[in-house]
Amino acid sequence: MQPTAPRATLREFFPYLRGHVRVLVLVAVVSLVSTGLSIAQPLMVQQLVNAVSASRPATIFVWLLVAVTLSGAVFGAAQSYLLQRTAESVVLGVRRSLVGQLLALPVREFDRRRVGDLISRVGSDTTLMRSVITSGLFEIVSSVLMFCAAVVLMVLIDPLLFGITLTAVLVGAGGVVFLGRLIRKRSRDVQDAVGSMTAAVERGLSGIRTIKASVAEQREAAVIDVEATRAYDAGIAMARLQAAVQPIMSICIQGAFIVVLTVGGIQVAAGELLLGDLIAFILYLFLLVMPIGSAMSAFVQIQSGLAALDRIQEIARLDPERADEERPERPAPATRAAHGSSIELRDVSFSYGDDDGGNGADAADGPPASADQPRSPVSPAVTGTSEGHGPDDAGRPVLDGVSFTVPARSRTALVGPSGAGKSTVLALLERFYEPTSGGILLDGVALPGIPRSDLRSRIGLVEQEAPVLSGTLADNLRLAAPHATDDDLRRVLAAVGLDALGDRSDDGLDLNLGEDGIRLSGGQRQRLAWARVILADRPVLLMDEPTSAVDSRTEQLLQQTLGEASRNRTVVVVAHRLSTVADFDQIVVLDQGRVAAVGTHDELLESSDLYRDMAARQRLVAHA
Ligand SMILES: Nc1ncnc2c1ncn2[C@@H]1O[C@H](COP(=O)(O)OP(=O)(O)OP(=O)(O)O)[C@@H](O)[C@H]1O
Repeated sequence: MQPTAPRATLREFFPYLRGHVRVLVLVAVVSLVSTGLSIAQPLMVQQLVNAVSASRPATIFVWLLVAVTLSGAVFGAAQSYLLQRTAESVVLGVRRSLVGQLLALPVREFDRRRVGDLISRVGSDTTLMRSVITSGLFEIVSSVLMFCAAVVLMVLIDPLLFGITLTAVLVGAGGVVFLGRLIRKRSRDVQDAVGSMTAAVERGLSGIRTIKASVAEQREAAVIDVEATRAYDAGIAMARLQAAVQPIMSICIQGAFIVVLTVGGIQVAAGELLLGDLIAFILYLFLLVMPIGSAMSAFVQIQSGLAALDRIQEIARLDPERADEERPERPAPATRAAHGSSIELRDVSFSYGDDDGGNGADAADGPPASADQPRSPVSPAVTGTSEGHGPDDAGRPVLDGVSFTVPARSRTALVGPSGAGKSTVLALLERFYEPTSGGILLDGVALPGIPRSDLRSRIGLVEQEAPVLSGTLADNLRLAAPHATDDDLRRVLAAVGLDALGDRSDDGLDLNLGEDGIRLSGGQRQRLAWARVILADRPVLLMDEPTSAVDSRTEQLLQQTLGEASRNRTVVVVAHRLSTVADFDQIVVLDQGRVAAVGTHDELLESSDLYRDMAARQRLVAHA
């Protein structure tokens, strides 16, 4: 379960309005004028009726009434448009910052959160925030203005009738405020349920082929249905509360109307009150009731908006990947980087179970190690990790004291059984996660001393799943090399045997690869990932089973491309097929998170039982 976020208050909403102050002031002025015009209307009616009753000329009041009514409508429309526009700008700002924050979050956050729920926060929660401005804040402000003016004028016309009205209003308002707290809680439940449902739909649609192939459509629909029903139930609970708000107020107001009409009628009959004054009082009663109704619905909107703000701020409060740019240990050694970098892992241990160690925040914020804590062979200054952050006691660490060195411009392979921790080593090199102890150095500099963006722009990564972003071929290639020319793109496509793809249709490099690159074969996806890193021209290449999906002829072409690429680069390849890495400078054998052996293919055949066994299973050598 995710921790409950602190409840947002209206005050926390105001920073989002910064940058819109001028237009909001304009809206306030327009709103004041519009309220003033509404208040003037009953006065005109009062004068008109009293003039007609006393057989005095009344034409002027008719014209004034028409003018006041028309200009009230124009100002009302202007206020509504300006408000909507401001609200849209606020939502745009929130969406921008939320998306920026989401992309800056550490990878670990995505391991534990559901993408669908995050999408729902950017979509529906921000939309709810909009209603805080449009039907929330300003509705309340203009309602309060109108309310106050109506109160003053009603008191002036007849204090007794006003006393009756006030009693009814106070009783109704008390009931609604009591319900407000519940409404907020229910609204949060609704938004959480909608987030869960979006996550369930996202899961179903993103795995649609697997679901169809498993004939699991109905089961999946049932899973989504459970979430949809939960959202329905939460919505109904909310609707019940909202429905209760309306009758409470209307019973009180109707009661007030009846009593005012009865008492006022008696006063007019007794000659204690002019007919025009009673009509004006009743019109002001309308003016009092209208804003109360709007204020009540605004109150409900604000409660929903604040619940949405809670969910937005829950994300905004997360620590993004720490931007270490301000305090690099020393500048990135550009000349060495251009010709491949050396990599060193010193006694690296890591566990995915350690929830707090993933975003590098520990590097700076962790408590100082106490003297009696066990000391890592690598000092905290080098590792950037707080000591005492040992592996998860509950389980075996994924990496356990891993040490090896990759010399600059050399090729190193990581091999070993499935789950040995090979991909995890690459993830640590990219700083997607931080080691729980030990340290990694690039050209002798501990990774935390290198700004993340510098580090990542020195590394090209071919991921195991070779993800393809929806979009065009060119979009995908230019992801890490935005300034590459079309000729550059064609050159790398040829180098990985994908030139035919660019010629497949009239679209050429603008060929749409479909959602998630669905229009590509597994091997094409893998080659596209190769093309992307070759184009990016990074001094270090990390490749996770980069030829697992290609045929032997393409594999040969890719090996040749890698051979050329690795002349000036440092290459680390995770491989299952040992034949693809047999000529590498060194091979690191990982087993259950530990380094079992290091050496060349021939050396390992001599020295490592595990390696010899793997080679024998792949028929590279005869079984012992
Ligand atoms: N994001 C994650 N969260 C939690 N555990 C993970 C995560 N990624 C990997 N693991 C676990 O870490 C261990 C090592 O995984 P890793 O992917 O590094 O192994 P590998 O040697 O690359 O395996 P393979 O050869 O099958 O790709 C596995 O037990 C795996 O279940």
